[in-house]
Amino acid sequence: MIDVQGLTKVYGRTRAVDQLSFQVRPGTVTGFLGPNGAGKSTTMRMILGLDNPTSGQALIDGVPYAALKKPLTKVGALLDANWVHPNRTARAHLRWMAAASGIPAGRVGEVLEVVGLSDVAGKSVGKFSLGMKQRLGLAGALLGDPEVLLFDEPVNGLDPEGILWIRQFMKSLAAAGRTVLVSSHLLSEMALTADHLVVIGRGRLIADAATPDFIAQATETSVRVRSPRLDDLRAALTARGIAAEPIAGDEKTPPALSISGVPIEQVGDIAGQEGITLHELTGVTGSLEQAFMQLTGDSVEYGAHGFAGSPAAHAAAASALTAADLPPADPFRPEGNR
Ligand SMILES: Nc1ncnc2c1ncn2[C@@H]1O[C@H](COP(=O)(O)OP(=O)(O)OP(=O)(O)O)[C@@H](O)[C@H]1O
Repeated sequence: MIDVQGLTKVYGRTRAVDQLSFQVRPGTVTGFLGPNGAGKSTTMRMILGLDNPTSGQALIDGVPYAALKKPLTKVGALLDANWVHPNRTARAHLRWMAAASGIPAGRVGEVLEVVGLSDVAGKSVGKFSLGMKQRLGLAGALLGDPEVLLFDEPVNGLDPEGILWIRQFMKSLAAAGRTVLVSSHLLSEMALTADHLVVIGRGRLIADAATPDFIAQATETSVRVRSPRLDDLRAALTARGIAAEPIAGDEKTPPALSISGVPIEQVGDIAGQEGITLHELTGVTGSLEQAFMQLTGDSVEYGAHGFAGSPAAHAAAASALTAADLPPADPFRPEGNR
């Protein structure tokens, strides 16, 4: 378990991380989200003892990283896949890491196998694609068979196949009971990978919630329904005080109704009571992107919806995520491979 308590880092006039508190629990993938410059990397560096906090602390199973006796056997991390010496082979790189940490050399072959690099273990890393370098970084993180894993932008710059592989890899690590914290700009990817989200803006906590709860509470859910007797269904709903918005059809899509504020079961029950045949009954939830857009508005009272942190903190931090920062297609813009 990672326990971040009141963590703060000030660089000159910049408060990179500001009174940040959250926990990362075992058995889940926790997504660590925030726009460029939100403080994700700085937080991860402090968790890993690479930066000293100005105040507050980050503990791993109750102790700071610096106090861990054999850190690689407790915590593995991938911060930057490009730091490997290009003339070293993958195997030599991992052997060097293992030797430096008192890990048996036999473990190198095992982690190469896990990440699917056994066949290219003798190649210079300089000839590796970014995806292969990411896999090598993951192998390094796994060398000490640690319970806690931190990954900073592991899918940045990868092709869809590489992204899928990393997603499944993260999930398998969590399913094995490990604690996995992964940062990313890519909200749609995080929606598929992370069970839980810690969201920050300008170094402050914005939300700490299960991914479905975060999306459900920050976006409106609705029911979409199609029927050959759409007008009758709408009248039956209206008679029960339920508003149904017509959705116009076109050549490809038949017309439908959109109903907000009632459970999907209730819509089905009403249709059944009226003897109205349905051709579609679908629950529609918002996307993680929409949740972020909603987060920037005033309409949601985050403190009242169970997100962690005070409403004042949310309001202040939400101001970090302006509409300009968050275009709808991909709110967290990658800046290329770093
Ligand atoms: N060594 C440093 N010296 C001065 N300022 C720094 C330093 N490291 C980070 N910062 C600043 O702290 C803030 C947080 O940066 P950080 O890299 O942690 O954010 P991030 O969320 O990881 O962003 P990105 O997604 O772009 O990597 C930024 O304003 C950044 O410019």
